[in-house]
Amino acid sequence: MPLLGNLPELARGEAMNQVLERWCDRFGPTYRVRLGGTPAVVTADPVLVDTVLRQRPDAFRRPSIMSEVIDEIGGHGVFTAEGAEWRRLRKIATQSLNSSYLRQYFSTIAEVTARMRNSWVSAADAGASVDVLADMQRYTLDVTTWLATGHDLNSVDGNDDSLLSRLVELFPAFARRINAPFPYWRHVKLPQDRRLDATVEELAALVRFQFVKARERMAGGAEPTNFLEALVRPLEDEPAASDDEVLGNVVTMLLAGEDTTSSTPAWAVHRLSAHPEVQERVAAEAEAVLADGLADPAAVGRLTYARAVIDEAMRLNPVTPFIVVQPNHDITVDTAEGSLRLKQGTPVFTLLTYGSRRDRSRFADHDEFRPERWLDESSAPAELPYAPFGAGPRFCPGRNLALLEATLLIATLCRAVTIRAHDADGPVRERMGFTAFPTGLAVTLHRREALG
Ligand code: HEM
Repeated sequence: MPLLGNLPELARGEAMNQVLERWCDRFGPTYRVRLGGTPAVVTADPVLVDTVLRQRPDAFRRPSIMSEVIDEIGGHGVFTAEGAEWRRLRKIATQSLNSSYLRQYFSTIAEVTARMRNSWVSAADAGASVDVLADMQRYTLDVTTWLATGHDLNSVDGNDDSLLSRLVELFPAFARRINAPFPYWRHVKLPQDRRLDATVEELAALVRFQFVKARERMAGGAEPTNFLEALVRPLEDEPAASDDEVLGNVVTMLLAGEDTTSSTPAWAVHRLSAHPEVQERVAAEAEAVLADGLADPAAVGRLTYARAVIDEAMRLNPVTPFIVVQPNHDITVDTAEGSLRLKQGTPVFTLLTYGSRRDRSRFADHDEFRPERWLDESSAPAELPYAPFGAGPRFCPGRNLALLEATLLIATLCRAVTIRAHDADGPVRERMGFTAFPTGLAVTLHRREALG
């Protein structure tokens, strides 16, 4: 394994995941890097990725700096908890996202999806180009805030809500802190840090306000219609979550469910804009499945081609291309070629989807956007090396919700409009903040049908 002194190369502006993957091409699936003074390991080896992710929470944990930054802003919850506390919070979070709750949440998703469709039809009529990522952020912000707290921001319709404009800034600010060379904000607050603190305070006040209403509704025996209510209602064999646990988990859901879910359909729109034939097939399927309106999540289950489009977009542009973990103690772990010794605290960058794009022996046409590959089980990528939602006991509990939102949204939009790339601002590029997202992604739209 070559030893690289690499921070300068990582700081050159190329998305970090692209640099790490390029080094995999050059040095093999596992190599060491130096991030400032810290030695780290990067791996795309499916055996090693699987081993470290599965040995959580006992042998590996999330990086302590990431947990500290999130906890500091009041987001201590299932994403940052470890050990016995994580086991308890994970049960509560998984329950609040299970399929029976998803059915309860569906009317919120359907309503925001219809708003987005109307907004794109209006843009088509006006002949205006649209900023895809900004629109997808408004969409997921509305869905996630509504589902997490019961409050409808309605940013898709452009409601003037000061919290809204600042929530979008939360994620870049947060990524800046995680990637900062040292925690300067604990000593000096820059204007961006003061804005972050103010946004977080406003968000916490909203959650606390909604919390009181949720508790009242649940005390009256109603069925939960959002995470907050689901979290307020205790599990049968568990004591009720404390107020702090509920608040922290709601903020966690907002953080974990917003940026990731907006970038995914944005990348799908980018791919669709270059493939009119795929748009036609998505639209035809949507017409057949959604003709009677948006019945329930089971109807979304029949949108198999639209779902394949999302899977293929995620394969080519995963929004969480890697996650980082660190061993709780010195440990020797299995790799495809033998074993690897890791010292306590060594950051291990696990590349979650590298193999599904670079493994030319298994994916001959790996660079092509071909949703059909997901409809044929024999050619669909296996779980690893393709794990865009993570793996092991801490894999993403929001996976089904995210796929439901993205699939329904793409099908609904393709049914209403055709999409063409509008590359007046130059090529679309990938950047890495909290997640990997597209920049410069604009499209023009043409109305496909009169709305029923
Ligand atoms: C396309 C959208 C999404 C992607 C790609 C994604 C990806 C991920 C990944 C890679 C992880 C880390 C898994 C691991 O450590 O093994 C994760 C964790 C998590 N995600 Fe998602 N996610 C998405 C949407 C969502 C949504 C919509 C929610 C909930 C509203 C959510 C809630 C969470 C939570 C709570 C965790 C922490 C789980 C734990 O530590 O036990 N995610 N997600």
